Amino acid sequence: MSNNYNVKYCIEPKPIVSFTDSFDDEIEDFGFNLLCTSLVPDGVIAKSDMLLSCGQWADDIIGVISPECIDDSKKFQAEMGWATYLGITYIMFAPFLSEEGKVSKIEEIKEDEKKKETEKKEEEEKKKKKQSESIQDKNINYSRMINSALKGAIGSDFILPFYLSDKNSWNKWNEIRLMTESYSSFYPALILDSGSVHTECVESWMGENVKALIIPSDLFAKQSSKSKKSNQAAYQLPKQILQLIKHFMIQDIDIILRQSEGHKIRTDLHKQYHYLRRIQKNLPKLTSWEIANRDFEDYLQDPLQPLKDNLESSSYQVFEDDTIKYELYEKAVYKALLDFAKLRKKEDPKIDLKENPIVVMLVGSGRGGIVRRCIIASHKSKVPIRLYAIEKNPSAVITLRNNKWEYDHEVIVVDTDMRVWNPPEKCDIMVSELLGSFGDNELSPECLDGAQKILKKDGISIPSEYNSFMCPITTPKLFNELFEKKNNLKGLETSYVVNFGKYKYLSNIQKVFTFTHPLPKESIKKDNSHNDRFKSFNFVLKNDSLIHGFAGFFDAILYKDVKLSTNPIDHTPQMASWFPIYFPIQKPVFVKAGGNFKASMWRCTSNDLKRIFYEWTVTSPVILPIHNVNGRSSAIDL
Ligand SMILES: C[S@@+](CC[C@H](N)C(=O)[O-])C[C@H]1O[C@@H](n2cnc3c(N)ncnc32)[C@H](O)[C@@H]1O
Repeated sequence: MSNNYNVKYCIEPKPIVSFTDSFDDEIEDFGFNLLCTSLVPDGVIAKSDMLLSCGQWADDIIGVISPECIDDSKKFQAEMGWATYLGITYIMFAPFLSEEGKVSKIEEIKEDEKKKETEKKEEEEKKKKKQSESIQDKNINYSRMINSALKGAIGSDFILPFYLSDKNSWNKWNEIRLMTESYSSFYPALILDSGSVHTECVESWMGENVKALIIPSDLFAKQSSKSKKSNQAAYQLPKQILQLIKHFMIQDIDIILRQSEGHKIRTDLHKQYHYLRRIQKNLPKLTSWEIANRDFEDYLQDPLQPLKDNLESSSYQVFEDDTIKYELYEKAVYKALLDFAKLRKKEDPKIDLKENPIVVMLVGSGRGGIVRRCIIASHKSKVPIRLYAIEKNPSAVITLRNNKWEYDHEVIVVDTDMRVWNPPEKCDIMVSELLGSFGDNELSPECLDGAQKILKKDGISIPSEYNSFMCPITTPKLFNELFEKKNNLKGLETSYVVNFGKYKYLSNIQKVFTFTHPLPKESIKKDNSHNDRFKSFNFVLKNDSLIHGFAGFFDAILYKDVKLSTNPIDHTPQMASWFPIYFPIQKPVFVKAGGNFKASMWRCTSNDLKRIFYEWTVTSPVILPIHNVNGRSSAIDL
């Protein structure tokens, strides 16, 4: 399908007269991807497993467990047994019973009627409450059955649908997933049973790994023949619903078209299918960068450690593909060169800058992406420079030495660790790009503290400052992976670089740590303790949320107003060099809308001067253990 979104379309005919006919007509001939159907054992629908091949049962069918199972555990077990026997991959439970008996708001009643009315209402409410309690009991028993099924089956994906018209739908999902502690292979689906939505509830759903949207065919409004003439689609969906559908289409959701009473497959559902395909086709096209990065969506990567490890050629190529970063560095160096030229001329009006060029030292030059930009900045500003490229990766140094630099500018390549280098002269401008997804996490502070002795007294560092930021995030898919696949403490106490796919930032983004360069000589401590940091946060949650950790970002002031940022608030447009960082927490934390979520974060330098690590914790509404104590699970080597 167009624009690289991978939506699967599924039809749920009601009732199925002939299972095989439905399958042949809708999957084989019409082109639906999946058939959603009840699997009642001994019933008229699927009389034999030989109606389809094992591959078809596994790949093309969503098997629906019937609603009668909700308070009949024997029937539930029988249907589950049949689904397992068939080898069904997608098993959809019946939705919870809805609690009709909710207490409605008592309206003001005239004084003389008040007593009678109140008695009547009280009576009614008692009845409703009782009814509601019995439904709640049924639902909790049903949750137990679901839990047993989840724990017993291997290789299936389980889907539990919720009515979007129920404003507690997300909370119900949250309760059962916490109750079952089934973090993977168990997904919610949304039944779009109403044209209007509860905005807050929908907000809570936005970060979930929703497996399917179930659209009853009577949700579509049929257009009059007049509007048909004006080339409008034969069917339309309510605006809010369309927005929701588009949001989830981008996340490659399954769409289940459910046949409503009085609607025909050929005349109604097939047209609705085409309408939805058009909606998908008109979604914004992904850029080539977005397409490439889709492969990395929700993929947990260990942050690079360019100080400890020597990067490979492919990593440098990825850096260099992001021209935006290099343009910003060029701009920063250009502006700094103009300022230095002015300053040096002010100090000595007779100075010949060709004889006494501005000295630029690029520390950590990789294979030369920024070297090239420094030369261009010098040409554009017409300020002569003497340029040094310092790099400790021996392979990158080979490339640096052999590159034919633009304009045949000389580059003095030095193969060394910047922290121990004794330069033949000092520089005016020290340029570096040692920034990680959380700013300081590739040890820029330690490297630049060590290197700053190469700076003249009035010399500057590009960047001059960087700040990290973070906010709580819901990211069930990633948490599930860490919780179940790795299911160990180490996995949940490590930070990861991630292109978030199914997630939602849950509060305002707050500043964490700040580093500036160069530092006054006296503030640099031998034991590196000046690079320790601590920060506490109070995040206010916008919606009922389940928090799975923190998303981290950074910004950097390169020179004066030249800045780059990965903070979503002011992300540098088109800049692709850094994905956010993810700090998981050992247990998800539920916070109600408007509630406070308090957390703390430390950057710790070790006594043996060999590593840097982060520790983090949650202090409200629950207290979690301090994560990664003494860097036991993850650290960055110096
Ligand atoms: C993130 S890469 C940036 C490369 C290049 N400046 C660019 O933007 O294309 C950081 C580079 O700094 C080098 N590096 C890190 N720490 C260093 C150190 N202490 N001394 C010298 N080079 C270092 C790494 O080997 C790596 O090539």
